[in-house]
Amino acid sequence: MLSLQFLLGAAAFVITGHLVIQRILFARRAAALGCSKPPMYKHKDPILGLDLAFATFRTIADNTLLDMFTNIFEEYGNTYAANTLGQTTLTTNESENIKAILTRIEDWPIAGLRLHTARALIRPSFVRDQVTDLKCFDRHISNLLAALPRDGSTFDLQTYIVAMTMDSSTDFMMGYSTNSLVQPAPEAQQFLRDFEYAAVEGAKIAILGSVLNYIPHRKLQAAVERMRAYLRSHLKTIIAAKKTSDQTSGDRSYVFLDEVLKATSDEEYVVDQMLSILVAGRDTTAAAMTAAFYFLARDPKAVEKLRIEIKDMNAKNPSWDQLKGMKYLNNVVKEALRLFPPVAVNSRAASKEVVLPLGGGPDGKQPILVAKGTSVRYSTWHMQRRKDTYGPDADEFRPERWDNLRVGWEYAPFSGGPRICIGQQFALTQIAYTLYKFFNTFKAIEPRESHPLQAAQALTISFANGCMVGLTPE
Ligand code: HEM
Repeated sequence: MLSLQFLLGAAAFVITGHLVIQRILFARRAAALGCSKPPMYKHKDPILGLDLAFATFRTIADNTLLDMFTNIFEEYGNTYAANTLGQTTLTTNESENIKAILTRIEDWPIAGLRLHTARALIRPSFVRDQVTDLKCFDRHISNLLAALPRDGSTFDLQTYIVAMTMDSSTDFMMGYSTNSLVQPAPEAQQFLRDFEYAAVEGAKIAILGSVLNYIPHRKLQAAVERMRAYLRSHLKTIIAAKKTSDQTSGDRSYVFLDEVLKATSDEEYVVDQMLSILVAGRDTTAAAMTAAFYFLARDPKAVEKLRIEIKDMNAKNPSWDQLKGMKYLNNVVKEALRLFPPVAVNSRAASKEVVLPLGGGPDGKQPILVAKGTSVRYSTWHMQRRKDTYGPDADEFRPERWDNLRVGWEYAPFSGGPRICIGQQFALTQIAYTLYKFFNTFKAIEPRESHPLQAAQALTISFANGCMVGLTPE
């Protein structure tokens, strides 16, 4: 009789032999395609890579995740491999790689907890007429301007912007606003708290990979269930109102939910779409707006130039066309999104063995062969701060650089390819409108803290120390 020890030994031998052969064959295929290996992160724990996993958790907690990536890129180059909980993952800031990933979506499909939704279903919501209609948004920017301290005292502008974008997103979506800037209801406040919590916990799953999907997370599940219940209750009210009247939106010209309900009456599906739109549109827009104020507060000359352009326009409520024609205003928004792309880091997994154009060999200029299932994390934040693209002042806020600069995939705050952000124009218009109305009301904004910029990582990034400012009204 064969002993158990022998059988285990034989099994281990066969598995190891199989893995070794797979590796040799993979290396041969890579060589035949002219591919080289990317540099491998030097782990203290080469088996599971727990050292880097813990460092990732630690740096998410102390808001230095992007600094950690900066240090690793400096040491290893623009693309590196690492062991993430036993699986090889790649991290890159090469625009060529990002372009390859985002354009070949059949090789790099979208999965997991991300900013995705039924694109065909919601596309009608972002047609030009809707994007250019600023009426709904104007209510909330007026609430913001009324709420901001005018006595020069120090306050956190980010908190106000985050509240405003939740109010405007819920209004746009359901025709019912959380109204947190004016009169927040307790269940709306709970919704806001749950939303923030879910974004941070969701980010850990997105960054560390699908392994965490299998570990039960009761607090997160409870938060998501409460959010769904909140949206469901409004959905029911709206559906009931729809039955008694054709007019669900009151004086409103457009409500996202009305469009979705035309396509489906499946309640849970509609709730999914509402949550996706909130996740995709709210924190991203808030982060981009806050970024513009953060950088402008540190650049009085840029504020002066912007105010001249605004005064020249001489409109109380500028139209979409007027906003589009304001060169400096658009440069400011572009530059803020370059230095502070709200979706700073993202990832995809290869659906099959596939070549990425850059990252292999000692100089990182050779293509690399990526095994099926490998996760590739890509950093828009680092790509958009590269000195070989943007020059030695790449880390500085300089809206004028966009007067002559022409870039392609090196600038992708809204992603690119077939799944490019569907809300891009909507967001850009809202940000431009907010800046316009703000600097038509306040003549100066002063920074009131001097911490170096720290980005807090959730599904999107935000300013870890807020955006502490003092304002001088007109
Ligand atoms: C400054 C603001 C915004 C930024 C920086 C931004 C950025 C992005 C990025 C990078 C993606 C791709 C994510 C991925 O591939 O994993 C994305 C997708 C998406 N965004 Fe935005 N977004 C913004 C505002 C909005 C707004 C306001 C909405 C809607 C109200 C929106 C709706 C969407 C949707 C639905 C997707 C998924 C598209 C698809 O998968 O086909 N976004 N956004």
